[in-house]
Amino acid sequence: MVKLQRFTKEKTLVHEFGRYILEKQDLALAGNDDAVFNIAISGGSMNQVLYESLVTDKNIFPHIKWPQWRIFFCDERLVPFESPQSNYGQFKRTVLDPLVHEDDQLNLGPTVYTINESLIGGGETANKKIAEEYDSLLPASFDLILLGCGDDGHTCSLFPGVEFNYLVEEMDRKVLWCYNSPKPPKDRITFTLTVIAEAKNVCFLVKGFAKKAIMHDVLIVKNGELPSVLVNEMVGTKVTWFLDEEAGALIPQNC
Ligand SMILES: O=C1O[C@H](COP(=O)(O)O)[C@@H](O)[C@H](O)[C@H]1O
Repeated sequence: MVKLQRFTKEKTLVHEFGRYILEKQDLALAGNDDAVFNIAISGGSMNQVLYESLVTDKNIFPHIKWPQWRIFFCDERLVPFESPQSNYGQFKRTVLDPLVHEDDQLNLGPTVYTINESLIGGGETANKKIAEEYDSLLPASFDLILLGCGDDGHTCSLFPGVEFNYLVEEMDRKVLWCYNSPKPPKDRITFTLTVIAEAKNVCFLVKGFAKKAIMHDVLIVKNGELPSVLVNEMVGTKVTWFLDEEAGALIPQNC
């Protein structure tokens, strides 16, 4: 059974999300200066919340041990980093760049694992190689994976529908090239469910009215054709959902 956390105030959601991440960091590092915190993040609306939770929240920021963080991306769009569609590019502009000078001091940042940008635009062989290379960089398991959920129920770049079964049915490889994303750009790489299954903690963050119908489908109907539901079914006991009031509008209060 998954844990559900719902918030009526944006500020509380942001703070509690930061506290949740901090708790997982502290568990992973256990006060050991040589340990690392392996975390994977998603793109889209996640970036702004990460910035507000981890960089501008004065009660969280001083406790984040950035140099010990190893950050990976749950999915990435196969575009140059400077493109607004790049998950890394967006994370860099929203979180990493401001982090460096936050609090009027020079802050050491995390180690961030990106795809091999030099291979972008190289066609099928290069796209497969990007996925294989990224796969080879992943740790044996993540301390925390932060997921989003699209209004169609996709998570990472695992989309619902038979044409995407090649992504959700993969059991061996950890990262795949998604060649037919229904949302642009069509070429992406994505974690497979195998990576999520091995993670120690998994957390979804979903906000906004546009998500209320899909949240009902995922959390109440539990439509097994949706990749986000597959995550809940596979590893429910280690999954926490953070929802704002709008996204949770159709979820009964007693859930
Ligand atoms: O395409 C993507 O969408 C999902 C959901 O994004 P959101 O902006 O609706 O929260 C995201 O988790 C994924 O990383 C991204 O590539």
